[in-house]
Amino acid sequence: MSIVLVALVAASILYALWKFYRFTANYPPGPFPLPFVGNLHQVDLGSRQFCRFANKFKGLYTVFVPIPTLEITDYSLIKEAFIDHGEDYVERNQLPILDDILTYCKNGGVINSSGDNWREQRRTALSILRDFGMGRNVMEEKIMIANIINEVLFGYLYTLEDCDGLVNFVEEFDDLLQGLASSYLLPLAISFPFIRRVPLLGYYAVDQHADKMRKIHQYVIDNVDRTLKAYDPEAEPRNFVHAYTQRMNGNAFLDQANLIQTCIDFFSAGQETTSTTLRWAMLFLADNQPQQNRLREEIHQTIGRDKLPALADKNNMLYAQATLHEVQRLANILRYNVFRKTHKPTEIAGHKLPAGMTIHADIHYVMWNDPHFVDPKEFLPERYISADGKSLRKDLVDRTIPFSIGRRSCAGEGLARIELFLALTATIQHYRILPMPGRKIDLTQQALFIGGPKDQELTLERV
Ligand code: HEM
Repeated sequence: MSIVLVALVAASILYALWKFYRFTANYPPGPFPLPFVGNLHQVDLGSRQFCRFANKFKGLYTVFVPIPTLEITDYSLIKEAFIDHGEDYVERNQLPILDDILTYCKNGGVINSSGDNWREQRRTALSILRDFGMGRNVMEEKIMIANIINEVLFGYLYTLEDCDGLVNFVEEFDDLLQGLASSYLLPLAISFPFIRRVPLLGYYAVDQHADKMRKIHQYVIDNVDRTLKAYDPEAEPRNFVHAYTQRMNGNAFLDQANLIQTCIDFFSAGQETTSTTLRWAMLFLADNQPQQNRLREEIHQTIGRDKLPALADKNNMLYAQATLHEVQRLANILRYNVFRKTHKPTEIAGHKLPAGMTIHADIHYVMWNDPHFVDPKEFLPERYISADGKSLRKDLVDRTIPFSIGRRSCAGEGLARIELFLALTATIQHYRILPMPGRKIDLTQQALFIGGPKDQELTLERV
């Protein structure tokens, strides 16, 4: 009897293993996965997630974390997927547990929605931003003030003395992202949802993050409510909330829940990203005086010493453009790209991919490892300037992809690029940035979701 039982158990285990490895064989090859945990034990969550195997499997491979995720580490393959076959990869992977933690409404807003609702929310948001003059002079004046997103969305600015709400938001959001990115329990709970119902384990895996996100949601909900109190349907809209509300008439996709989710998305995606990039810019330029001097010379020659930089100046400033590309490439702030999903069976580099596969296009890996960037850890804006000194090198600009690429790339790219250009040129126009006397600049990137520099002081000299 016991021999039969042992044989039965052994047969079941063998069958389960056979099924598991037959399942994994449906995906492009990658590091050998174990049942249940896949490759979770091999990846360094919270730091550099999936690119660990990039040297072994050139260009792309599957990591099971434990859900099968395609890691793409080569620019041409990211382009093949997101541009040449863009429509196949345009969806987000709406995993129920992550949705529970992150989203205010199901399939709402811009960042995490899919299908027709995503198309309509993104189209509406970009159209409102364009109406407010993104890329035109109106926006330039506003951008010179730090909390631009707050003003665009809700129509008011924080003052330096009274910005606790904003600072709390940013800190709490950072904390949440870091917690999500470094948790080993969360990916397990995503694949095995029963974990959420296990006392204590469920709290650490899922509910602690959901609690933090609810507080962040509340901040935005309060702001939307406050802004709506001043809404006048007859008046020209002066902020995003009013403009969106005006467009609700006759458009079934536009409702209160999507408005709040879109504000949450723009608020959370638009703060820390740009300011962290600017912090890096200051450090790179403090550490590289010849480059800083060359940038300042170009600013003084093109704009002068007194006039504020305007977006129209950018086209005449090759070195500033090169500097901005190099800052974004070397700062490389997003240690993870936002995940996508194949929404129908497709192919990449001759490998078949099933519908519903999670896709991670590793823009972070490309910007620090693509062989087109010689000495990739050096700050060399000159690398972007063509041999005749008259234009930018298209091959390098194309591979500099901090905003990702394709139809689902960053919806705030236009705004962020204006912010970065104006803030950087206005600062260097008037100040020389120097290390503190006797100290070296520390350019180590912190292993956080948004990879900022370590806090350090700099010297500013008026020029
Ligand atoms: C230096 C600054 C920024 C960087 C490096 C950055 C980077 C990114 C990246 C890599 C994505 C994912 C794209 C993809 O899935 O392929 C993204 C998405 C997004 N970003 Fe940004 N971003 C920045 C600033 C901003 C700003 C200022 C805003 C808003 C005002 C913003 C709003 C968004 C939104 C709404 C999405 C979701 C787009 C969609 O799913 O359709 N970002 N961003």
